[in-house]
Amino acid sequence: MSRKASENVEYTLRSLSSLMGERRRKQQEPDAGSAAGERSLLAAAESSASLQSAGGGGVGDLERAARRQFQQDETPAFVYVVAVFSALGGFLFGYDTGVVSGAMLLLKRQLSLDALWQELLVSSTVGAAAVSALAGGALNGVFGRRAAILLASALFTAGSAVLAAANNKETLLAGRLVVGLGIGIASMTVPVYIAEVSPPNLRGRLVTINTLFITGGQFFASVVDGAFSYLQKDGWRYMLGLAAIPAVIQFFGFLFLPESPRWLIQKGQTQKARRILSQMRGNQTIDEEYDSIKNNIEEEEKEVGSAGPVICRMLSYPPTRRALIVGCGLQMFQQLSGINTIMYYSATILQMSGVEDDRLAIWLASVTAFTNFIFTLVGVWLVEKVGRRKLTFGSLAGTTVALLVLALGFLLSAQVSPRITFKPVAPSGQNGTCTRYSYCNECMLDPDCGFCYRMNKSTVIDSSCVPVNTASTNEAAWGRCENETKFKTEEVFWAYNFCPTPYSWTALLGLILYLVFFAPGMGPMPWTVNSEIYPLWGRSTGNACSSGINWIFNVLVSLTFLHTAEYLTYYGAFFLYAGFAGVGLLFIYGCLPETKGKKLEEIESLFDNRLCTCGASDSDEGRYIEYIRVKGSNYHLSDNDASDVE
Ligand SMILES: O[C@H]1[C@H](O)[C@@H](O)[C@H](O)[C@@H](O)[C@H]1O
Repeated sequence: MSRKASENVEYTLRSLSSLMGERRRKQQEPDAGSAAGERSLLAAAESSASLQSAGGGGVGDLERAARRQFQQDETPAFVYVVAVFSALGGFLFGYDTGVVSGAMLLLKRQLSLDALWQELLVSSTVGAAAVSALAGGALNGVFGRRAAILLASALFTAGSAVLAAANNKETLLAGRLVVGLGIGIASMTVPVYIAEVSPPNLRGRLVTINTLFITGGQFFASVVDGAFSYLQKDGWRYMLGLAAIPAVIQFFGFLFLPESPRWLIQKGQTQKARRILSQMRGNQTIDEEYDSIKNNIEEEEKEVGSAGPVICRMLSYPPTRRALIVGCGLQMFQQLSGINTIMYYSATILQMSGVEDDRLAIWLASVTAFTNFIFTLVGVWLVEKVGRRKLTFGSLAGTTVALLVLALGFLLSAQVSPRITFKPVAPSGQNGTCTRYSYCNECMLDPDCGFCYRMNKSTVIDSSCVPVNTASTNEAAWGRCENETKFKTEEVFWAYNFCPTPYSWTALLGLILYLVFFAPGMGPMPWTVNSEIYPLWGRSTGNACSSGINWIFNVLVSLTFLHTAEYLTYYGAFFLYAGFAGVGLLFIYGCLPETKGKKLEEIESLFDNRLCTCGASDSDEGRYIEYIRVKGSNYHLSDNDASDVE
């Protein structure tokens, strides 16, 4: 093809993309009809016709070629570097929330922690994360994304150092609070930052990488917990202190990484923003993206104004109010479907499935964390293929089924729960409540008691319910199961938190199904979608609110699980989560729009209509649209791009 001819084709491809973009814009703004729009329509129509008459293969071929060309535009490695460095914040989020369960096993012995202090050390971090996620909105808006990430990594480093060096429970609490503040800021800033620097066709994938790092951090934490559990004295110092390494790497990395160009434009630092944007886009022209961000900010300011607190403006402007409902709803349903109960209690679920050894259960819990991680990777792969909406819906549908399987597994186990046949008399001065229970499942639900039994072939015999040893849940406080080392010779078995049952495999099946379905969609999509759905002026505040909701529900669900199980039993608790997940399905079906492939600046219009119309199919789904600018309507003196049409 001659140079002239190839230029012609290129021009036509751009025009065709413009035609598609214009058609869609027209659908959204029926009476817009600006001069610029008319001109580009004419250009597109003429050149499309000329290409067809020159023997082109029709609009379908052109569309495919346009898409190929768009995809060939190289994304510079720099964007990936920036995404990975930011996602270290996700890794630390996962590591610090995951590592504490293993550390607590050692800590409670070394520092003789009672239940209240154990609960304080675990939930203080999540509580602090909720507070700092909410406050992170203002921080992000005023000082920028980069400063917020730097602050989060400094907090992670300081908190980990305090934890590693702690000599009493009060210092430990202070360290856990500082780490929690870091987690909250990182959890709301990192997805926003990655979304703002990514090109639209990769945005979903790159933001989802952050959740991959969260689950990667949780997996790594479970391995570290397993490895250091053998170091009875001070093993917890390594577990808690190791987080300082990635935190320091992130801090120094971010000293050299740039601010989000979108935030810079908002703050009027346009030259710097252009420079960073072109660094991020490599061989692609940035004028159009730059203009669309800038115009968007100006239009929004005219439409919404800039007076009053952002949250009030967001709530009183219908599109952002709807986006906020969708974003917060997604985060709430993520936690209400019980992911963290599954993560924290996976060892118990595995024990129910017949794994009796404590250490083995800890290692198997890292298999659970690994499954969560690997299937999040499937999500990274699927997000740009099937889109956010289908992925989230499919994932939650599967999660609901898995929760029902889990609930049925626990129900069947409860129905065949072994009867207590032997009631030993408590030694004087010892707690006698446990010996009053008649069935294993009543005994199992009382955190102070455990089930001691013998086996005759596959039948449970000589079973009793006795108090657990407060220093080690591996043995009873008194009686036949008092000494772990004598279990074999005395032919007794000890079950804490579970009952021996022939239906335990259903719980294992439920657990695997749960992670396989939850991890690719419901795990990452609430974070990904939230990073996309708010306009620039409300992005930090929107993400602060939705992340805050995530943390609040995280703490509510995980703190109440044991009580819920006590009142409703295990199967009741899982039926309850399945119910929440079912309501979540209706919510996603009715309210979650598809944001795949759209520019951040285009997404707001998806919330122009009432919420329940979001699910309506979008004709542009799966297409990449590139707009052209028409000189004369929004031409800037600084612009000098050969792609302009005059
Ligand atoms: O997206 C993440 C992920 O799914 C984690 O595994 C979970 O522990 C977090 O709570 C959640 O926000």
